[in-house]
Amino acid sequence: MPIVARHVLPHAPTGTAVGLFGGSFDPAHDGHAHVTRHALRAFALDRLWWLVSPGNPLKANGPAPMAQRVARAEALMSHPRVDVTTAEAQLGTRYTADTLRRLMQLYPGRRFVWIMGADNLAGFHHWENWRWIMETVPVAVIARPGQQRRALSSVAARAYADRRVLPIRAQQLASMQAPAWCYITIPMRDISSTQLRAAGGWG
Ligand SMILES: Nc1ncnc2c1ncn2[C@@H]1O[C@H](COP(=O)(O)OP(=O)(O)OP(=O)(O)O)[C@@H](O)[C@H]1O
Ligand SMILES: O=C(O)c1ccc[n+]([C@@H]2O[C@H](COP(=O)([O-])O)[C@@H](O)[C@H]2O)c1
Repeated sequence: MPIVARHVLPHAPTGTAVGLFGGSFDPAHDGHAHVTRHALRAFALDRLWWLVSPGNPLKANGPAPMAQRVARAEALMSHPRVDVTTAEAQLGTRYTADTLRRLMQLYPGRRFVWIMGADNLAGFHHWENWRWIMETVPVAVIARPGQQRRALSSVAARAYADRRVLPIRAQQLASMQAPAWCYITIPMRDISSTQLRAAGGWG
């Protein structure tokens, strides 16, 4: 499958704050774009990269082909500070901890922030090396309909309760020493890829 070079590894000058938003994007939808625009502002990010996953290690069914997901993501998300990337496919990583390790080697001096929706915080303790992730990069969590209670009472939220950063300090998150995580509530979009697939959203 040909993947154009600009998707491989985007540019980010030393010192910049880069949000990493991993996802299956199967397909990308307005909820992803909405979260992205808010995260850029709320966490004072210079850049935000969508990491289109080769396949979520916890999901039994593989997603649609990468090229198809990337094309949809690019059509949907057009913003001068956002890059849609196939970095994980290029690096040969699938677990987030491995991706972060490789990106930090390749991009020293950048301030990476892991971004995810509240549903992912709820199940975060099932991720490979999740404690290492928490202790390595600041984590930004965005509210998602129906997920607040699960997220804030999750194993990860409780384990790092003393490292929670209040939304009023969200703009400093990227410069903080991990572990540091921040949960922000934004006007929510009740939309998911599951709903879109069920409605024939790839048509
Ligand atoms: N509506 C939304 N509000 C907040 N976060 C979201 C929303 N949709 C997706 N996300 C977040 O975007 C990231 C990528 O999600 P993903 O590509 O799996 O989309 P999804 O809609 O959750 O897909 P699926 O329904 O197939 O699980 C995850 O961190 C997820 O929590
Ligand atoms: O590293 C893990 O163990 C792990 C387990 C589940 C999900 N993830 C990542 O979480 C991101 C969101 O996945 P998804 O399928 O909910 O869009 C995506 O980047 C996945 O690779 C990572």
